[in-house]
Amino acid sequence: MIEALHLTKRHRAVTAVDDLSFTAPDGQVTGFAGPNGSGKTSTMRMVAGLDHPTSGTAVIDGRPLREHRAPQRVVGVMLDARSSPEAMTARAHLRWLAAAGRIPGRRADELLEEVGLAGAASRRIGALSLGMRQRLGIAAALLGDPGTLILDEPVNGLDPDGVRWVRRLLRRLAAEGRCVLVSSHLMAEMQQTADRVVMIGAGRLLAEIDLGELAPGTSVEDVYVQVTSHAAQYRAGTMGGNAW
Ligand SMILES: Nc1ncnc2c1ncn2[C@@H]1O[C@H](COP(=O)(O)OP(=O)(O)OP(=O)(O)O)[C@@H](O)[C@H]1O
Repeated sequence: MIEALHLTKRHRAVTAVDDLSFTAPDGQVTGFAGPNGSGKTSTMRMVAGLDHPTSGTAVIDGRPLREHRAPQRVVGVMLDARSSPEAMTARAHLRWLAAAGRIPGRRADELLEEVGLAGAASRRIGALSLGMRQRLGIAAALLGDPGTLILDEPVNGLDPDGVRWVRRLLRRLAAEGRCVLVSSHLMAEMQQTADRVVMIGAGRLLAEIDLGELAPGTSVEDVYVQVTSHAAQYRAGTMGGNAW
């Protein structure tokens, strides 16, 4: 279970996350939504122990990640699938991560199979498509068989078959009792995959919604548009008749 408690992150003049508290329980897929620049990645980085909060804390299973003895077994993280080392092969990268976490190397091959990359295991990461890198990032997150997963936009770049696969995978991981926190801009995807959605805007909590309690006929997108309408920093202009 993830608990964010009054998390705040400032980057000089920018307050990326502002006194944000929420929970992501075990056994559920918690969607994490918000407009561009609303602080989703900054929050996920702090929960995953990759950034220090300016104030507040994030705990996983009751403790900050640094206090867990085997972090890879506690939480699996995929934040930016493009950040994997391009010169390594998919298999070498996963085996290297496994070795760092004292995880048997054969787990790397099992996961390449599971995410559909067995045929690309010997290819350089730099030669993989974005969707293939997403699959590799998901494999890396699953290496330690963690009880908590944090995935930033995991369906970005995936083909329809891949999107379905991620949807089923997230549901399965939650059914196994794991905590799954997943960000996406795709509200229809959230509607199908998540049990609950945490919505933020300008770094602040706007709503925590249990999808089972939505009024009939109300979509996640309806709620999202309603609660974020005053919180988006960026909104595309409508092209006027004189635009061209
Ligand atoms: N390292 C950094 N230095 C300065 N500003 C930062 C840094 N990281 C994030 N920010 C700023 O913090 C705010 C939140 O960014 P963040 O990436 O967390 O948002 P996001 O919700 O993940 O956005 P998106 O949906 O576009 O991916 C933005 O204004 C961003 O410019």
